[in-house]
Amino acid sequence: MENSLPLNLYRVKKTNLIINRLHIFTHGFALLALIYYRTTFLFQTFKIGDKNTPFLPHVLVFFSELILSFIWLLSQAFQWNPISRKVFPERLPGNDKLPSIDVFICTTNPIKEPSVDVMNTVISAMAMEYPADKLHVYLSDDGGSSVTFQAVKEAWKFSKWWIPFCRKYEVKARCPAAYFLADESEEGNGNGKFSSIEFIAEKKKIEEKYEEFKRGISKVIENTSSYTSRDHDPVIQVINDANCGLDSDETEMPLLVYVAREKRPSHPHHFKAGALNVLLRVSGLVSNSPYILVLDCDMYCNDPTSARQAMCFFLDSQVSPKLGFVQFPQRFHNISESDIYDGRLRFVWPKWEGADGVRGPLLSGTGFYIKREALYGTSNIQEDVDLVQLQKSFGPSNEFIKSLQRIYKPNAFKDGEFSGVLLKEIKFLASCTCDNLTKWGKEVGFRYFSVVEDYFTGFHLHCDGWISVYLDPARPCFLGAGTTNLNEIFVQQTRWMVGLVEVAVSRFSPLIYGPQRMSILQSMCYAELAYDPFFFLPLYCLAIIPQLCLLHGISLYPEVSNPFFIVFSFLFLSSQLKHIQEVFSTGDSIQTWAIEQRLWMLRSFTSYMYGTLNAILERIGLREASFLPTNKAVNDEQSKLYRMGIYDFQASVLLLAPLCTLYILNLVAFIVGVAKIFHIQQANEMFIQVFIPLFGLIINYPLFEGMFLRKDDGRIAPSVALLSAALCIIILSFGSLVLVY
Ligand SMILES: O=c1ccn([C@@H]2O[C@H](COP(=O)(O)OP(=O)(O)O[C@H]3O[C@H](CO)[C@@H](O)[C@H](O)[C@H]3O)[C@@H](O)[C@H]2O)c(=O)[nH]1
Ligand SMILES: [Mn+2]
Repeated sequence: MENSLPLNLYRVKKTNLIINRLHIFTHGFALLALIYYRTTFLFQTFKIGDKNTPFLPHVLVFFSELILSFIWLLSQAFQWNPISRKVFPERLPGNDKLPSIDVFICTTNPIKEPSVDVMNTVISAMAMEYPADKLHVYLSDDGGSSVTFQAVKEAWKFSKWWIPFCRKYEVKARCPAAYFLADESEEGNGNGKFSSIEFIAEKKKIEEKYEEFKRGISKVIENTSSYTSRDHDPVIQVINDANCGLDSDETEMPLLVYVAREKRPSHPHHFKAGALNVLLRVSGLVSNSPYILVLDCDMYCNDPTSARQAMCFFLDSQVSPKLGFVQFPQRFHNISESDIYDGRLRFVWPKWEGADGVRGPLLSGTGFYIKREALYGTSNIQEDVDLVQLQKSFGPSNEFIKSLQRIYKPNAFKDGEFSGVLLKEIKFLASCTCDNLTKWGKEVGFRYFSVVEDYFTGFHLHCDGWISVYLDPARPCFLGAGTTNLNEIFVQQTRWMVGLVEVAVSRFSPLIYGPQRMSILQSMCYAELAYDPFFFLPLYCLAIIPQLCLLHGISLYPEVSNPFFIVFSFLFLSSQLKHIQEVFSTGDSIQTWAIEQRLWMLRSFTSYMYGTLNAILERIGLREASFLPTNKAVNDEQSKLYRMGIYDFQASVLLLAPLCTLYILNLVAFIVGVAKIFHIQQANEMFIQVFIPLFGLIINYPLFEGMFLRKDDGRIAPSVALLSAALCIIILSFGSLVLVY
């Protein structure tokens, strides 16, 4: 009877689907009308040879509208068929029937990624509610830092207290830092255990142990250099009682392995994808679990049942054969109420629900369970394939190749020790030459081609015919550290955009490479992200050209009395209302709408542009690929402003100058424009051109405050404002010359 009950269900989000499709048709129709208006207008001007209508600004504005329409069209694939899913872990078979899981956690820099937080992630993963003998946690230390190596031992010592405590009291929040911060009532499980005297005493004891653990880490940091090196041998170590100076006891603990792969300055290391591939190979010989959970070091397990939830798909025989990965959303624990930097990435996750309706969400770097087989691409390898062929794909290690077989029983690790021969093999698998001349990073494992290894690897898995599912339970399974500072957003977004443009302008462009291998809708989803960075082109045009033309009295839009005025107004309102509807449908307020509009513009003017430029420089060999990790260390001053909802403009000039320049330009245009409307009575033909800067000025009001009103440290430095004013004058004079003639 029980077997017939489904492990998971999905439901089409009907209301959203209807609203979305209505929007697609009406908005799409209005866009066609706009294109008709522009082409006939340009055609006529050209035919008559009208000397009074300057051609270039019209063409540029039309070009911007076309790019915006194109990206809009691509993004509709995410809107087509939104679905949501539910799982029933209580229907899973018994523990003895559950498959084993390897957890991969990546860290790279103990200064930017504070060890206490990284170890909290490690501990939360070890404490997951899953049979301990089926859970293996691997920590990749890309910095090869002795701080991390020592800290992970402290983490082991503390987990010996923490894990039994969590099991005994069915603690929900298994990340200790989060547990001790949370209000106890949140932790109540209704069975009275939480009020017992015994519990209170034990909790106190554990809290002391946690403080001891933190002191231990501080000591490590004091006494050890946090130097990270790009030139060192591989270090692989199982962390256990013996090497942590503890007496062994009966506590059932998951396996914990520390891995610092070999690094040499002469060898490219391919950043996180390289690190994950080393973990894939090393774990292949050590535990070889069929399923893998990947976590960034800044993202801890918030719900200990995530593995069981994921198994509701992997153990469902209807979904499973083609299922490559189960993706959970990235949610964050450090976002303030007002979320002024849009660090939550709210707008991303509804897209994933939409992608789920067209064969699956995109891989998002962290918080996903993936099939080892999907990463190896071995599902279509024949049993009798010859060794040479396999070595070409997977490298020369015979032991590793043996591990590809389903029946392989890993034997590298026995009785708490690596066997000598195999340790040598494992070190080879973690060496920087191991994947030379193989298909690692190309057709096997996480792909190297782009710094958004998650996006690009997921794309290939989908191209290979795997599907994925998106699960967004009420209690977030994972919680991360979101970016809460302008500079960090700039660094992070620029990196993402570099990665996306690398793909967009390559032979892997989802629009060319995709449709032969996946559905059109799915290719459109990938393409939308890949081409998103190009938003910077239309946005720059629309923040400069209508304004310059306004100053020169050149009208670029239909006058208010023209029927096509309605088309333009409709397009503006329809896109804003759709955005507002989306914001409301995730339970957010109109303020979120304004912030998302603002940050979208801000990102487009900066990260999208720099990202695109950097990617192009990389393509032509003038720049080397890089992966600058975000800084997760908290700065008290900055976080104070952030909590108060005040922008902190202590940021790079590269970031601020374009924003301030455009702001001043729009301010000038708006003031002059209004004066013109009143004095020369141009309201009819200039209405839209006055409205555009007005909208920009209102949405980006914090820039005005930052430049002209604020006196605190977080304001925009006067030197930056001056520089921007100078740039604005250059644009005004130079632009006028070009545009008018
Ligand atoms: O050479 C490197 C660089 C980074 N990392 C790790 O990669 C993870 C992600 O780095 P982070 O600085 O936190 O970047 P984010 O922008 O927050 O990460 C997002 O974007 C990345 C792609 O750019 C994805 O890999 C991540 O999963 C996704 O969460 C962290 O655990 C790092 O320690 C490495 O292991 N090796
Ligand atoms: Mn991160």
